[in-house]
This record gives sequence, C-alpha cells and structure tokens, in this order.
Amino acid sequence: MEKFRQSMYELVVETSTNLPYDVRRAIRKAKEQENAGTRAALSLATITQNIEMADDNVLPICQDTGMLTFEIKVPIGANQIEMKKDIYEAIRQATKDGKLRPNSVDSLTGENSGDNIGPGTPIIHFEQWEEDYIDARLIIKGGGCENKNIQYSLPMEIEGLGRAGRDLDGIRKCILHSVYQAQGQGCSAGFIGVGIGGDRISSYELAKKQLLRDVNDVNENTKLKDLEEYIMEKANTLGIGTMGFGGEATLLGCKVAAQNRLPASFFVSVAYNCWAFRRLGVQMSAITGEINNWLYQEGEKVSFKEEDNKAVAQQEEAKEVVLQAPITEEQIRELKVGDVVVINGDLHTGRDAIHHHLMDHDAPIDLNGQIIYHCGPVMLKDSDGEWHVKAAGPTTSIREEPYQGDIMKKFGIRAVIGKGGMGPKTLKALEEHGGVYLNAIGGAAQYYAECIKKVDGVDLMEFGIPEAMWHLKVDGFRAIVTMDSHGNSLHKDVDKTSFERLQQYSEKVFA
Ligand SMILES: O=C(O)C[C@H](O)C(=O)O
Ligand code: SF4
Repeated sequence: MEKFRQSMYELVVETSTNLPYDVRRAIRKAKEQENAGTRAALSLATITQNIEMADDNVLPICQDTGMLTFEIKVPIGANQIEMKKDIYEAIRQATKDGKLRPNSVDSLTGENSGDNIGPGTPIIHFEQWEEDYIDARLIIKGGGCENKNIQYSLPMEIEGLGRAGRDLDGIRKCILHSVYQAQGQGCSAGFIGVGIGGDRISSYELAKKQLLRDVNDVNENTKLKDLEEYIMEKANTLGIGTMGFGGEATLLGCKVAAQNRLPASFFVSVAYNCWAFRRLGVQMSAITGEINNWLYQEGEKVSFKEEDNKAVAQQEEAKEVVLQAPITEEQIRELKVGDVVVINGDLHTGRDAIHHHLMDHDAPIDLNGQIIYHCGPVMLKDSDGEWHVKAAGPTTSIREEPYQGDIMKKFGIRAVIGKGGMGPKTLKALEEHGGVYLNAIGGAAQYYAECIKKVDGVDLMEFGIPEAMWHLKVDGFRAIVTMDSHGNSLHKDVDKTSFERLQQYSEKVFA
C-alpha cells in the first residue's frame, strides 16, 4: 500500500478544488432554468466562474472545506489502522498546501488544531466487503449547510403545512419544509439527502449517505422515486432561488432512503448540502493503494467558461455604486435593496469569535465608517512571512444576529458583507444607525479572493486563521444590497413569498 497516502492526498485535493461531473450537470441545468439578466442568473454565473477558477488554480472552491467524511470499503484483511494514519498525513499535507482550511476547533477552548486533525475530525467509516479492491469516497460538507440540516419526529404539526402523520404524506411535508427553512442560508440551490427511520443518529447518518448517490440515479423503490420527483418539482416552485435571492432553481437534487425504526419513533432527517457539493470517490488497488478509477466522473465534463463571459459582460452593464471606506451615513442612506455595489479599499474580516469579542472589548483598529466582511479565509504564509489569501467567500451572517446591530452602533461600522441575510434586530439597527447589509455569493471563494489585492495585517490571531480579524485591501469587490437603512429586506420578502407558496402544498398527495 505504498501509494495509499498519495492517493488519499489526491482525493482530498481533487474533492476540495474540482466539482464532480454529476454536480456540474445539475448546476448547468439550474442555469438553463433562470432567465438571463436576473439576479439569480447573475449569481449563478458568479458561481460557475468560481468553479472554473478553483479547477484552473487547484484551490478550494469554497473557503469552508468542511467536515471531511470518508466512507471506505475494504477487502477482508486490509489494515485499517495504517490506512487511518495515512489519511491523517494526507490531510495534514493538504492543509499545509492551502487546499484545506484549518477547520478543527476545540469546542470548549475555541483553539484551532491547525491541521484539521482532532477529536472527532476527520470522520472515517470503514466497512468490509468481498471485492478485492478499495472503494473510498469523501464528502466535504461545510458548516453553513450543515447548520440547515433538520430532523423531524412524526407525528407533528409543521408550520405552513399542518399535521404530518406517520406516513408517506407526512414525510413529504417534512422534506418540503426542510427546503423552505433552509432559505438561501445553506448557499442554495442545494442538494438534500433524506433518511427515514432509525434512531436519531442513524437517521441522520442515512440522510448524509444519500449524498453519496449520483445526482442522476433513479431510486429503485418506486414510492421513494415518486417522492423524490415530487419534491424536485415542488421545491423548485418555492421561489427561493440562488442564495435566497428569488428564482427558479432552489433544489438541484433529492435522494431519499428508508430504514426500519422503533415502534415509538419515526424520524425524518434531512442533510442539506450547498451548491458547492464536494464529494468524490476512487477505486484503488488493495495491494499498492494506487487509484484505478475516479467515481462520479462519467460522461462529459461540463465547462462553464463561454457562458460565463456573456453573463459577466451583462453584470458589468448593471448600475453600480462604488463604496470606499470610510463611508458616511449619507452614502449609506442613498442605497436601496437591489443596488449593486463595488467596494474598493479597506475591508476587515470578522465572524463568530470577533463579534462575541467586540461586545465587551475595544476593537484592535478604528472601525468608524468601515466595512466588516463575515468571512473566514484560507490563508498561507510565504517564506518571507507575508500572508496570501487562498480562498475568501462569505460566511452565514445570521449567526451574528444577536451582536451585529450593537456592534455596528458601538464602533460606527457602516456596512457588513455576508451571505444569507440577517434578521429583524439587525434590520432595525440598520435603520436607526444608517447601515447596510451587503450580500456576496456564498461559496464563491476564488472569485472574491481574486479581488483581494493585499493583506494589510491581522489581529486577534489567537482565535485561529478563520476567526482572526484580517485587514484586507480589495479592488472591485462586488456585492448586492439586500437589507437597506429604510427597513427593506430582500430576505424577509423571499421568506414571506416562499412561505405562502409552501402553504399551497398542505393537501394530501400520497395515500
Ligand atoms: O465557515 C465558512 O467559511 C462558511 C460556512 O460554511 C457557512 O456557510 O456559513
Ligand atoms: S459557504 Fe456556502 S458553499 Fe461554502 S460550505 Fe458554507 S454553505 Fe457551502
């Protein structure tokens, strides 16, 4: 097995940087559904441009390189202890090379292990089989979409859909609701894996395993096949669209499986995966560990290059407002939901640890009139001690909802950039203080990294690379106003209309 470690390194790097063929096809289909020039179509163009950039530069598609989860089938007698050690080494190397973000954080102290190895990370499941080769699959699922996973316990009352019983129709309601509740926060359009039955844990496990199925496969169970088709059709009428901006493409894949349950329990679990659906697999020799075959790569590889050029040209025609910090209250009051802004100059990152910290500490720099970017980048230091940005898309903003308004007022911050939108508390603060929320495209980590021209410095490094406050100089950083200082929120509107549409589906469909 002398080649096993190298093969695992290749699997990790390829999964983080190159979307599988079946996922690319699903994204192309979504693009075909959106009308040219709409916000959804332009956002999808940014997404596909990002996919190509990550592929060309062999860098992470999204800066959140997720929870590494391996599902490995081995012939009887294969040494799983040695394989595990090789996987750890491969992950350490991929982290050093900037292909993975250090993503393993001590839950009690907040300390980042720095190399993605720690209690509970990565997840490696081995299973024996009677074939003579190894089948290793890897899924790297980011935290934002993981947070949108949901588990239902039937029977129950589901908002918008009414009573859901312990039958196929009850299951139908759970799954439709799961797509509604995710809104754009898990970087829609997404993919879902659904597990029915089991206990709470095995139900979620079954759901996540469905994400290993090919996007185009057909369920052998005809009832579940019908359910999958129904969900695909109806979920795409909810109008949530790319990043929750509204649009035709909300769900790109739905895979459902059932297992037995206890008489007293009836769980329906949904694993939500963002458009950056990073999972690949390899078949390897059990003697040398050499890769003989890549999985999920059948058929033609969709390339988005040409289509993107057209869309990018359209994007440049849109009316844009240039913002450069320090920004005044007057400038902010002129902005309205739907405006496209282009940011030049200073940006400062701040996510979970920074928001928590700023509540009762001073800021390391003067933030008056400044812009905060909800982002945990992938950074590498060169031999001269200079930092370089390797991937830097937005993170889910709603997690900062308890802090954001207070922090903006306390420090005079005028704009925050993130994704997925924020809630009523922040909206009220934006109105009172004169602030704006700007939405960047989630997962487009290469696209935004390219706008970052220089790293000016870093503070609060004790929180680890993703959570530190990075001071960045940007040029041409594009984002959309989705919450303004006049009480308007695109997120509130899309939630309302998608909820109304969800309610249409409360009548019984499956007997
Ligand atoms: O952690 C991140 O950088 C992003 C996260 O995956 C998110 O979607 O919020
Ligand atoms: S930022 Fe979006 S694309 Fe990236 S892992 Fe999170 S949910 Fe997925």
